[in-house]
Amino acid sequence: MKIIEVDHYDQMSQEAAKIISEAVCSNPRTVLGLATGGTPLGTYKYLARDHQLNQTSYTQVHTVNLDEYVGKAADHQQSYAYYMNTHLFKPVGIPHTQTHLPDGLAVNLKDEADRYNQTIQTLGGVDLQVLGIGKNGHIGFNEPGTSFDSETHLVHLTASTRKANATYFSTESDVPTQAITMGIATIMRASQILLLVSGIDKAEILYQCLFGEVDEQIPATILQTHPHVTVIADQEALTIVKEKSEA
Ligand SMILES: N[C@@H]1[C@@H](O)[C@H](O)[C@@H](COP(=O)(O)O)O[C@@H]1O
Repeated sequence: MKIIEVDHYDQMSQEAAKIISEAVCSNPRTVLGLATGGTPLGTYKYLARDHQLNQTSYTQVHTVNLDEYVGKAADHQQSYAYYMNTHLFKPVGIPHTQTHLPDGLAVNLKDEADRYNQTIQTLGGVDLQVLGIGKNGHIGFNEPGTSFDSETHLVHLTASTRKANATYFSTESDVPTQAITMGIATIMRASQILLLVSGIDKAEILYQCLFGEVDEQIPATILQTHPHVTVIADQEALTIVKEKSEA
């Protein structure tokens, strides 16, 4: 794993946007794998700014998102589709037909998970996957204990994940209980992974992710076995990594 150490969130976001826009410039048909949550928001802001300033073209880019809540329509403000349209797809001009997320309103959610997995394969797989990390080590919505062999699937969200994501809802009970997520095997097939980690809340899990035993109880530890991972982490997130390396 390559670790890029930065001072703070804003610098992490700028560095990440630079890597993504360079990938798109060198291959205009890049398939981007994208994440939601608070962590990549700054990155999307810088991508939108870069698009305006430098006319970086996204007209041929395809995107696949990691996950979507069950029960939220794409035009619902708390769906991940709405988040992506607002923060990235519209600002940089990715044609709607080239942006893909699971359908959280599908009648048969297991079939929808299979369909979405197939969509990713039909696109030829993900060239560059952006990842955040949950405090319990989840990637996408793959909660602790998820098989490393998992493909896109339906998940029941843990209480801790629903609590962590409650900031985006009026009350914790509004947070959906299920989601469709790319599986860990699906994520690991990406040619390149860009893991973004910011803040003191992520310091313990970042240490585990980088140096802990590879274990299904901490899904992100599987990233140690991927051949092309770049981690961009800020000083707060690196606190424990640094404490242990100095001890
Ligand atoms: N499904 C998302 C993940 O893709 C994200 O990485 C994680 C961390 O979110 P945040 O960046 O807000 O800390 O939360 C959610 O559960």
